[in-house]
Amino acid sequence: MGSEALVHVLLVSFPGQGHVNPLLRLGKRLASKGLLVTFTTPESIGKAMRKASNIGEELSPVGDGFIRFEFFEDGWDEDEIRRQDLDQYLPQLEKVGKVLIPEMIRRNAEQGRPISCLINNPFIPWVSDVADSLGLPSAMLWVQSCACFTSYYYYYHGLVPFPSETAMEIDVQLPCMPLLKHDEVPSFLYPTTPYPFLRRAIMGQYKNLDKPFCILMDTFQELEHEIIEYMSKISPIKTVGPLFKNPKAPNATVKGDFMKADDCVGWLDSKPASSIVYVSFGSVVYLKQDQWDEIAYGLLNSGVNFLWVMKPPHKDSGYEVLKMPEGFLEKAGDRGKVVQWSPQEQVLAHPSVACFVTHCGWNSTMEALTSGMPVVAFPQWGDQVTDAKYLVDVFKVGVRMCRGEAENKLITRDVVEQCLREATSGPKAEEMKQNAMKWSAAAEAAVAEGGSSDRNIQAFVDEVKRRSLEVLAVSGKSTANGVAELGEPKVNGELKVVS
Ligand SMILES: O=c1ccn([C@@H]2O[C@H](COP(=O)(O)OP(=O)(O)O)[C@@H](O)[C@H]2O)c(=O)[nH]1
Ligand SMILES: O=C(O[C@@H]1O[C@H](CO)[C@@H](O)[C@H](O)[C@H]1O)c1ccc(O)c(O)c1
Repeated sequence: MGSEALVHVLLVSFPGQGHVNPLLRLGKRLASKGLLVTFTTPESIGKAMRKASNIGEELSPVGDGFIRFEFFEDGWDEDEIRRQDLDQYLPQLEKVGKVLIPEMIRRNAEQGRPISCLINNPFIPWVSDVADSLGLPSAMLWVQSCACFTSYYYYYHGLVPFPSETAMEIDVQLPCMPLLKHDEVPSFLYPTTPYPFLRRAIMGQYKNLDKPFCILMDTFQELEHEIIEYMSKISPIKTVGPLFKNPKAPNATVKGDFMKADDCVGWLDSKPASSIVYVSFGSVVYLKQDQWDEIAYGLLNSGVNFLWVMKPPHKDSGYEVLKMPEGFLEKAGDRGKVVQWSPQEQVLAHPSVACFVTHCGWNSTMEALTSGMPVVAFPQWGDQVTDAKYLVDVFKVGVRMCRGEAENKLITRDVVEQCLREATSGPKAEEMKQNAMKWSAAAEAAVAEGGSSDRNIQAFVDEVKRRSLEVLAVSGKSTANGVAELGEPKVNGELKVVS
């Protein structure tokens, strides 16, 4: 491959799987359109990513551009247990990141790779402050639905009443959205949420919302049409999803998994079409043992084949390691397979898989919709309860199995069995599959060349390139952003790369 002049963007991610995946996917999309992308997150996660995935020091070609990784130390020892407590870890990341990210930017300029734009995801809103202080443009990738973005926006600005200590059970009506029952509002906004630090982190992003020149969203216009149109008049949002599809570089192998996926595709291949229920609750949700047991018996009693992800808890999480009920694996025999981590994109695209029992994280939601996969919704907290509402009542691709952690209700094996039957056979299952296939086609069209998300990505890339020239004009005259001072006397944002 020859050499190319590239504009360079720095992507800074919160160290969670559900945040790294969409930001890295965005990175690959930007690279495929001819940018040089550097992806960064704390080294504690970098280490896991290097071990699990094929990422290294070198520049990886993606479409017309390149992606590379640089990680930063979070200032704590390798085995520091406070990383599991976001109330402590988020402020630590901010303290360290505000020093180390500017250093990284300076170092890149010194090495002839001046950075023209910073992009972050939620929970680390201070990245926009770093960009501002260096005179660099920034953008934010919102990694949830536009409906959730709107809910937080209305909460932050106090535009409508939300559940409060004195009125816990009020429903919330937002423009262009269905009425959200009190327990369908993103649960970090409940007055009783056990995760107030995540509400604070998200509110920090809204406080900083005037800083990014663009808010990219991993959704697509056709999926949340009315609310996207409405919010576009208020905020500079651009829908670019589903990010996990990259038609310009479909074979890009760069991945950000924190755990190596177990091999299960051969097993899926061995099963009849539409015969398997895939069960996964994502990377963070950890159920209680009694609930796990009920799901296990529900799966057995329903007679379906199943692939179940049983991710081990982090050693410092304080969670007890879940066990399968006595004799469960023997009874399931070859009908069931249990893995620690799955190659989810491949699983959802597999013809043997009939439906997905999911916690409704937004990545899983987008992946299911795009793969034409009906779901059984088992939301727990945060955006998941709102996503479940949309999957079931708006997108009409799902059966609801529970209403969320706040309900504090054990879902019995009979309910599990009934939901599985409903989602895998009969008229409702057929209708959901048809709807899912419709969303899949719309998602593919959105990311295809000339589709709504593709046009938005292209417009964003063009804008980053335009702004990189502005950065040059300013930094050529002054040293205010700390880059020009150290950078090479050449076109800011351009780099010769040979691979
Ligand atoms: O066994 C698994 C479970 C999850 N995932 C991926 O991990 C991400 C989980 O993100 P999501 O928003 O669904 O949930 P979170 O883990 O953030 O709660 C998604 O991209 C999944 O495809 C995976 O690759 N293998
Ligand atoms: O929020 C956390 O992870 C997930 O993020 C997804 C994208 O925002 C979301 O759709 C999903 O529902 C969330 O589970 C998260 C929370 C707490 C924590 O310690 C994390 O490491 C991640």
